[in-house]
Amino acid sequence: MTTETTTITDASTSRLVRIKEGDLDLQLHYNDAGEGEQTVVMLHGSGPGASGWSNFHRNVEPFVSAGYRVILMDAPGWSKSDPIVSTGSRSDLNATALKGLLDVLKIDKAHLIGNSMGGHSAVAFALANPSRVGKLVLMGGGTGGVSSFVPMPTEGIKLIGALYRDPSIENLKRMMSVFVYDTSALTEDLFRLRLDNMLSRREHLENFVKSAAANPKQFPDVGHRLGEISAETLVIWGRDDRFVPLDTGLRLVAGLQKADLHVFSRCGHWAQWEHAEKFNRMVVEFLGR
Ligand SMILES: O=C(O)CCC(=O)/C=C/C=C(\O)C(=O)O
Repeated sequence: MTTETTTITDASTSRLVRIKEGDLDLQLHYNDAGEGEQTVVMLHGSGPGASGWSNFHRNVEPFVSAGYRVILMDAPGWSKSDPIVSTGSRSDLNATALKGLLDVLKIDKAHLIGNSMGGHSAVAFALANPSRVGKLVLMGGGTGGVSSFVPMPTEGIKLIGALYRDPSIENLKRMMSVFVYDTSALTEDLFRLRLDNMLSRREHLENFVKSAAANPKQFPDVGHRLGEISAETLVIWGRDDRFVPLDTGLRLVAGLQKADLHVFSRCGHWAQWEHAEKFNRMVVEFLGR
């Protein structure tokens, strides 16, 4: 008897789909792995060259092994999804795209894990479609708005802007060095892959700059509406997050109906990557409760 082992890769799980939802009529790219009855959707952040795979490649396999179907949606304007200029709330735009994707895939309900912009998108989706959300996991995002302690825009957000306007390897390294706590984990391979992703879709970079000029508040403050969300939520933050400060996480815990908070020390804006093993164990346990 032979045992077949399938390796989960970006290429082997890559899919394209056309969605028509609200004002959106566009092609989305997503990764689809595992065959579990319950689905976990992972939503990436807004950095140049980000994608579902770049944000969550250390998390897909453990969730599939735990029995979940895992969907990584590339937001409109990122990676292989269609380009777009966002003049309103990008959180709402991404939530509309996610609704379209879940409808096409005939997924009634999903757990949502959102990183940074992905956290904003997950909350926007939960506000618009409460019956379609299982549990929420929010890292480094969930609502826009000002910090009470850190000058805004934060140093990380300023570096994202600089990289969008001038997508050079120097600016990428500058942004990434603030992104994580332990910069020794950043390899030349990782920089190269990220730079290639960015430069392969220059229109995405130009559209992000146009969007920010048209509406600087791409991720509006929805703090006043958090109490509407009854989904059980795990908020996860890096103590050393220099992009979206920890007090945003505290506002989420104060506002959401049922939210717990875990703070990783020695951790920047990418908790699911910097502390992948502990993150995976903790979130799988939370979803399975
Ligand atoms: O401006 C905000 O509130 C969100 C910023 C954000 O989404 C940054 C995310 C960056 C990444 O996840 C990335 O570049 O991979």
